[in-house]
Amino acid sequence: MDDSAGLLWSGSKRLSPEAAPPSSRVKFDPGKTLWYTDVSPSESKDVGSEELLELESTEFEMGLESESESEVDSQLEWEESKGDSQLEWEESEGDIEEDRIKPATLQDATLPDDGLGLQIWEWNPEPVCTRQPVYTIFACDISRFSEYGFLGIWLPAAIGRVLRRGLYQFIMDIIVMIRVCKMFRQGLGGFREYQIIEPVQRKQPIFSFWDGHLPPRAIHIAQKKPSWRTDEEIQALCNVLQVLDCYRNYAEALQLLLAKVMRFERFGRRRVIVKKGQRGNSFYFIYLGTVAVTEDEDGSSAFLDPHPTLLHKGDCFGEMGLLSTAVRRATVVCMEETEFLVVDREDFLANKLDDEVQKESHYRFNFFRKLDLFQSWSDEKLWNMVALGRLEKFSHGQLVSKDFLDSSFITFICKGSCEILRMIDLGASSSYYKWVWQQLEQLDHKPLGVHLNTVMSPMERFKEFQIKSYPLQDFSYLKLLHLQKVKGPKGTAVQGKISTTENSLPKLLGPKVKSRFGHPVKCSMVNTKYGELPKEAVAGVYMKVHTLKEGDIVGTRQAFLPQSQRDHRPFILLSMGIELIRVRKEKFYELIDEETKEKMNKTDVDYPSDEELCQKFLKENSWNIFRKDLLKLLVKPLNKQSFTPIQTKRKEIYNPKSLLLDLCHLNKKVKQHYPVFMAPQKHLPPMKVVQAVSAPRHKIQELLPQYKNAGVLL
Ligand SMILES: Nc1ncnc2c1ncn2[C@@H]1O[C@@H]2COP(=O)(O)O[C@H]2[C@H]1O
Repeated sequence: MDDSAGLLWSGSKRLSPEAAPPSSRVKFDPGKTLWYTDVSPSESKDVGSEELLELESTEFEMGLESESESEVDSQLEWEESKGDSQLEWEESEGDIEEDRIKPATLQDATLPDDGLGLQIWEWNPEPVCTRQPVYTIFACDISRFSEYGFLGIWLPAAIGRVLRRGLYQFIMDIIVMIRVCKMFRQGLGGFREYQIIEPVQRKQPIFSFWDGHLPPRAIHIAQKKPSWRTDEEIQALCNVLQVLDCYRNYAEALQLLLAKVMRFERFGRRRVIVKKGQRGNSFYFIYLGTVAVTEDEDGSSAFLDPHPTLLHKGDCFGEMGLLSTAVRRATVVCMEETEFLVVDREDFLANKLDDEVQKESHYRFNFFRKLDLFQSWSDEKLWNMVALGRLEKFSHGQLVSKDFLDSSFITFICKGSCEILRMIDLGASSSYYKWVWQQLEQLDHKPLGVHLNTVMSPMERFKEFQIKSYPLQDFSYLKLLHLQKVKGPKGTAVQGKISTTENSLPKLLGPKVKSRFGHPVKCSMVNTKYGELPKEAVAGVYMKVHTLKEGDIVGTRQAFLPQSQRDHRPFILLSMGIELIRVRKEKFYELIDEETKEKMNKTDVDYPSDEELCQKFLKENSWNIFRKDLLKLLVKPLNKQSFTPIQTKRKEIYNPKSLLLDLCHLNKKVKQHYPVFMAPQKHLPPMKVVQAVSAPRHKIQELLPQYKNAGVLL
């Protein structure tokens, strides 16, 4: 609750309401260009390059415009008239008409009637013109599309297809599909601005423009007296509210009953919605904004507490005060302008929502009962525990907490899994420092051309190829010895020198690096603990530290160790699709006994150090470089033109879209670009985040000239 926000993936540039007002068509004119990132960014030449796709004519229609005006039907048309692609986009399985033969060049994409997302169809020119869906692109929880930041891919009948069409074609199809998804997402200015909701009692998903507020028509319905609302209006309101998790969890019939009675309210910051100790009259769904739950009566502590208990869009509250004769257990105050859908006490009870609340409480109780930690607890004590927290759901890719050690909550994982990530500052690691200089020195020594004329055994050649091209740990000490000698007596930092002047080497992937023996480094340097590093090479990377599963507890780590012995590094909690219960630490510690404390101590795990994580990253990075180069050497490219993006020149050595840092282009004049990283500022400065680092290296073909033509198997 404290930190929920988008983490790694956020929508690209906003499309302002003026640019695309509701009921408008957003037209992408012929020749309009969309930027996107290459699917395989570490290919040698176009490493991380931004690629340009030209859409012949792409038109997206969005807005409220169906006859009922309550729903948004959207149609996406996508035409690609050039090339000989055999892919065809089609609406849905239900639409197959054997006599409808379209030219094989046409591609169109629409949302399928029968459910989730897009389907790509293959045009089958066989005598019987049947068509089969090739792949379905879907988002499991389509109403929260924006929070996924990705599109899932389902591959029905994939194996049979691989056998029939060949691995290459199969991979190409997947790449094409991913590219289309990226174009789709970026062309729309990011899905954050749109919602695709799967309505009740309607097959077709609704694709609508979204500005965050409850749509005016829905407000209009919710302001009417319940008896004046038509069935159509109730259905429409129900559809709009599918984006609220808390609402969608209810059975369909109950959703419709609620849509009949709920009313709309909007309150400003600091407005107290429910007051602790008072009799409750209403139950609230949050449509927009954030509220805080506090222990004090006037809610002022929410504005002072660094980690208040927050509830966001899709959450609900106020159920406890409506149960039997109970009073409000906490105060709820608006942290910003907030929109609510309110259900009054009589309707709450008439619709048996109290049963739903009881069911949820029992679910929490049963979960705690099963945990080994609470085996010795009495039922009464466990019920106290149940009352401290609520069940929350997080979708795949959603941020749960930016720093769970520092957070005020203990988190219990009820279902699903989540990952613990650590953002490491590569520049602060000695392994990375050594690695970067190793890479920049890669081409210092005897020119490769020497070897081209001498006869080498395959073994020698392979060793040479490894040393020259790939940063293997085994050889690193040699380089280090060499570096230390050159460092000089005062231990001054290595003065990297980079030169782009032509030399006798064969064509290389990056600039020809001469390091210390060449000209002074042209790029600026920064001082690190271990010496100087090119400023551009300093970056951060998210590393997975641990995966949490059902029954795991987070936030209790090292709780009983003295402050000085604790690991204070921030760790991030990222959902892979979870249900969890969060309980405030101080309340939890009030309840636990010695036996529970001991159990907690025993289950404590140590997380790897940043240095270990950095080494792991470098290992994986080296492997990825090697794997991609080798693949390029072995896989024969087909001369197929379909979906070949236009290459553009790289401008920067860091590509924030692919999160790739390309040291090959280090000393080229580049515009500084440092996207601000989201880690807590007290721990780390803003830095660019990378997923991979590419370094200067020889082309495999030049190291092994007899394999000059890609596709020749070793
Ligand atoms: N720990 C908590 N986490 C989230 N919400 C809470 C928590 N405690 C209470 N609430 C909500 O705050 C509401 C205050 O009014 P109620 O007691 O009616 O119902 C309460 C719950 O819906």
